[in-house]
Amino acid sequence: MAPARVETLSSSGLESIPLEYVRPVEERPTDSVLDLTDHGPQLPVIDFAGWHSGDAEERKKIMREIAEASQEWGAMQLLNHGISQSLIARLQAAGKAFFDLPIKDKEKYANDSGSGKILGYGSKLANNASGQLEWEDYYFHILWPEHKRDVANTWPGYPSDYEEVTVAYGREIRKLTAQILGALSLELGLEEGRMERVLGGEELLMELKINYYPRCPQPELALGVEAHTDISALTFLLHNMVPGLQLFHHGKWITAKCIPGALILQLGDQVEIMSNGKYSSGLHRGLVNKEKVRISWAVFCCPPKDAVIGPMKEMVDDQNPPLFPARTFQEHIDYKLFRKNQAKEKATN
Ligand SMILES: O=C(O)CCC(=O)C(=O)O
Ligand SMILES: [Fe+2]
Repeated sequence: MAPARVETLSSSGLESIPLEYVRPVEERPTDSVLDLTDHGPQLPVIDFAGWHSGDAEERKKIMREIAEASQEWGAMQLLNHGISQSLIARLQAAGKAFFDLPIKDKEKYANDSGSGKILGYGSKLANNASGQLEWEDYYFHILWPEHKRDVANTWPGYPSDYEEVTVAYGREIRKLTAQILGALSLELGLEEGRMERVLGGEELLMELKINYYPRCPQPELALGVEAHTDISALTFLLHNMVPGLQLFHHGKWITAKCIPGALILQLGDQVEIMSNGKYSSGLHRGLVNKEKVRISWAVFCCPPKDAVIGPMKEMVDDQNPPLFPARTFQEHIDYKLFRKNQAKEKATN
């Protein structure tokens, strides 16, 4: 059966959300967490402006900050990252225009994740009888490399400039990916291109997921995205300036501030594994909102499915035994899904 679109539920005017969307008490956002004016600790903001100045000291300082944020938070906000604000505005306008279409028009792009076809317009399927659902619909497609993206069959065909702006954005994110992986490698004492090569070099995969979180009548009971770490190596995130992303830091959920022009960088599992835990993949989740639709654009940078990723040999010695087994990326995906299903079964038995 096709999953119900969360947007359909949201616009039906219901006052209480269906049970599948109600999170267990311990997962629900607490009052203080929903107070998005919290002035507590914030994820690091890193100004990239000096990166291109040619000043070696300036670049070293930025690299140090990236490495520290990667150890401490597994996430950061990047300012002056080099991607033009007009390109970002066009990307966001195109994604929004697609989601502004009537649901029946979006359904032409529907995926079939139940049978493994995950590309296209979708909503989360419950993966067991009492499975929990997330308050979001999404669009998922491959962005990079060029020969792996099937624009004609898997990208939105509307609006007419969707392809042009999204391809251009992908090219910019690919450059930034190389810079960040370079900084992370150098800060581990490795050669600049080391991590990028392990992650597939030219075959490094980038996937775009547009997360669409409709208004929710009971945001205190639901989650847009449940707590998780990304399976990727790096994730770059943009949003429409509606708060909702939270990072778990020192035992507390911290809501990321909305900073105009910033790009959020999350470290995913692959970087944590390769660095043998020197860098951490940040636990995060997404809240929803009663008044406003939230939209985010996540680009997941991943190794190819058959690449074997384990702690890099330079990170392991007698004092630093490997903390993670080497697995193909596909095995890592299967392992995470298996663990999640196991946890769910435990919770429902
Ligand atoms: O919407 C967000 O801010 C977070 C989305 C997210 O964590 C994901 O798509 O993996
Ligand atoms: Fe995520």
